Amino acid sequence: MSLYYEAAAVLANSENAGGSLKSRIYKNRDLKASPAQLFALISEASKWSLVLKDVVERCGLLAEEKKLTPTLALLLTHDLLVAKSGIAAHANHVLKLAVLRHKARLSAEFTKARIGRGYATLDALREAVDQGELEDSDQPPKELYRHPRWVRVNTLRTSMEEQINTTFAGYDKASNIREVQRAPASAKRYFEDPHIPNLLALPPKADLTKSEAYAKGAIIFQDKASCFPAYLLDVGPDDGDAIDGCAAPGNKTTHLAAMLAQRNMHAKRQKVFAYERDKARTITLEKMVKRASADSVVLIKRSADFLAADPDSEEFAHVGAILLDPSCSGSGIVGRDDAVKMHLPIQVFGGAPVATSQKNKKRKRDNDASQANGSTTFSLRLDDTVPEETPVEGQLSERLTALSTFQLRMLMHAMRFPKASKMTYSTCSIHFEENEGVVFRALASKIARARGWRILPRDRQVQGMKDWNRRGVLETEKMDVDMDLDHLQKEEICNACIRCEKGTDEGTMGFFVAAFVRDAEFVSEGVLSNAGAVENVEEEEEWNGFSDGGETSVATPMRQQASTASKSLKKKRKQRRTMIENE
Ligand SMILES: C[S@@+](CC[C@H](N)C(=O)[O-])C[C@H]1O[C@@H](n2cnc3c(N)ncnc32)[C@H](O)[C@@H]1O
Repeated sequence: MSLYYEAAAVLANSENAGGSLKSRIYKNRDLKASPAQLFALISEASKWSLVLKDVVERCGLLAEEKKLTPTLALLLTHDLLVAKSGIAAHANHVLKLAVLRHKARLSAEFTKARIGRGYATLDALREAVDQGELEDSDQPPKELYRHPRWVRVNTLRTSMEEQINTTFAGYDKASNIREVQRAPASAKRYFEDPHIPNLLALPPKADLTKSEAYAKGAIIFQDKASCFPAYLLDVGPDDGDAIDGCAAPGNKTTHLAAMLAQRNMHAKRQKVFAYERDKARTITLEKMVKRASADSVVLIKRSADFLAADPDSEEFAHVGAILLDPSCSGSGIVGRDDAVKMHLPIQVFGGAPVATSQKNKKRKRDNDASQANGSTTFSLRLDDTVPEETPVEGQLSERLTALSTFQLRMLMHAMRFPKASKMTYSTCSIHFEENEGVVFRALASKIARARGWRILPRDRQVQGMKDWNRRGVLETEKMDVDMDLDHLQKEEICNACIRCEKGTDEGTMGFFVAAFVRDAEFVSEGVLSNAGAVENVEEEEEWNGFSDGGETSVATPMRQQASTASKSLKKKRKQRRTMIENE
C-alpha cells in the first residue's frame, strides 16, 4: 500500500482505534510507510486543507478521477502543489497519474485561491498557513477569546526562573493575557498568571510537545482552572498526608505533590494517596506521576475505588487534606485549538457541490468515514495529552441527577476521614446541579453537621483565590434541598464557591471549585465518636435539612432549623436514594 492509501486509512480509522493521531500511527505495527512520514503528511496536509479543498473542488478532480477519494485527492494535491519533494510515488503509480493529468488546472486554481485570499506570493501564504491564520469563510468568525495553551512549571523538577531562562529564553513577557490569546502560533510570548503561582499562558497553538522540558516533566500542560483545587487546598506542613480521591490523569495530583514538597522542604514527609478506579487511566496516572518526578510523594492506589477506602484505617490516620475532583458532565471543557482539522473536498456537479457519499452510494471509493457521515471535516487530537474529563453526551437531565448523586456520595465519604480538616470539591461542569447544588446538599448532610464541616469563606481563601472574581451562582429554582437559610446566607455560600467560565478573556475552561474546612475542636477524638451515629450514605439521604436551631452564620450552617420538605423534593430524594442503592 502506498503512503497515500495508508494515510487515508489512518484518517478513516475504520477499526476505531482510540488515542491521538500520533499514537494511532506510531502504535500501528502493520504500516509499511515510515510513521514520521505519515504523521508529517497528515498534519501538513490538514494545515493546507482549507485552501486545497477549494482547489480540488474547482478543478472537478473527484468527478473525473474515479480512483480518487476526497482524502486521497487532498493528500496528493498537497504533495503536488506544496510539498518540496512532490508526490512520493513512482512515475507510473496510478494515483500519481490521476493527479498529474490535472496539474495545469490544479496549479491555476491554487494560484487563484492564493490571490483571492490576499497573498501575493506562495511564501506569504505558506507563512500564514504555518501560523494557523487561515480562516474558514464558511464558519463563523473565530472565537473572540481564544483558549491559551496553559503551562504549569513543575516545581518538583525545576523552577519558574530556570524555565524562563531555558525553555522560554527569547520569549517576550506579555503584560496581559489578551496579548497571548491573540498571538499567532509562532509568537514567542508568555504571560505569567497573576492568580496561580508557577503558571504561564502561551499562544493557543504554541507547540511545546517536542520540547525537552515537556519530555522531562519540567512543564505540564494544565488549564488554569484545573490548578485551582490544589492551590485552594493550601496544604501546609502541619496538614499531614493528603488524598486525591479521583486522580487520573494526574494533573491535580502532581500539582498537589509539588505544593507539598515545596512547602515542606525541611519538615516531615507528607504523602499523597492517589485513588483511581479505572484501570486504563491508572496506567496514565502512573506515567504522569513518574514523568513529573512525583513518585516519591505520591502513593498510587491502583484501580481502587475511593468509596471503598476505609477512613478509619491506620494508613489514613494522618490524612488532613482531601482533594476531590470526581467524574462530571465535562460541560466546561474547551476543545483544543491545536487538534488536526482536515477539510475535505466535496464533489461538484455543474457548479453545485454534492457530498460524495450521496452521489456515489454504490461505489465504495474508500473508507472515508467522515464523508460517509455527511461531514467534510476530520478532527483529530494531535498529541497524547489525556483529557481530565470526557464530556457526557445525551440525556443531560438524567445524567445530571445520576452524576450529582455520585458526586455527593464521594464528598460525604471524604468527610468521614477522622483527621481531615480541609478539602476541595471540584468539577469541570457548568451546571448548578453538579456544583453549588452538591455543595448545599453536602453542607446539609448529617455527616457534615456531625463533624463540623463548613464552607471556607472567600475572605479566608488563599490570596489568588480570594482575588478571583468569578464566584458561585445561586439558582434557587434548582435547589432540591431544604435549607432554612435566608437569601443572603445562600448568596454567601455561593460567594465562597469559585467558578470559571469558558470563552472569556480569562482564558479558562468552565470549572467549579469549593473548599470545606473544619476547626480543630471537631477533629478531636470526642467529637468523632459522637459522629459515629452517622453510619452510612443511605442514611445521609434521609436528612431533614439543617437541624438544631440557633446560629445562622454561613460558617456554621449545620445549626440551622430544619424545615419540612415539599412533596416534589421528597420525591426527588427518594429517586436519589434508589439510585444510590442501585449503584
Ligand atoms: C475528572 S477526572 C479526574 C481528573 C484529575 N483530577 C486530574 O486533574 O487530572 C475523574 C477521575 O475519577 C475517576 N473515578 C471516578 N469514580 C471514582 C471512584 N469511585 N474512585 C476512584 N476514582 C474514581 C475516574 O475514572 C476519572 O479518572
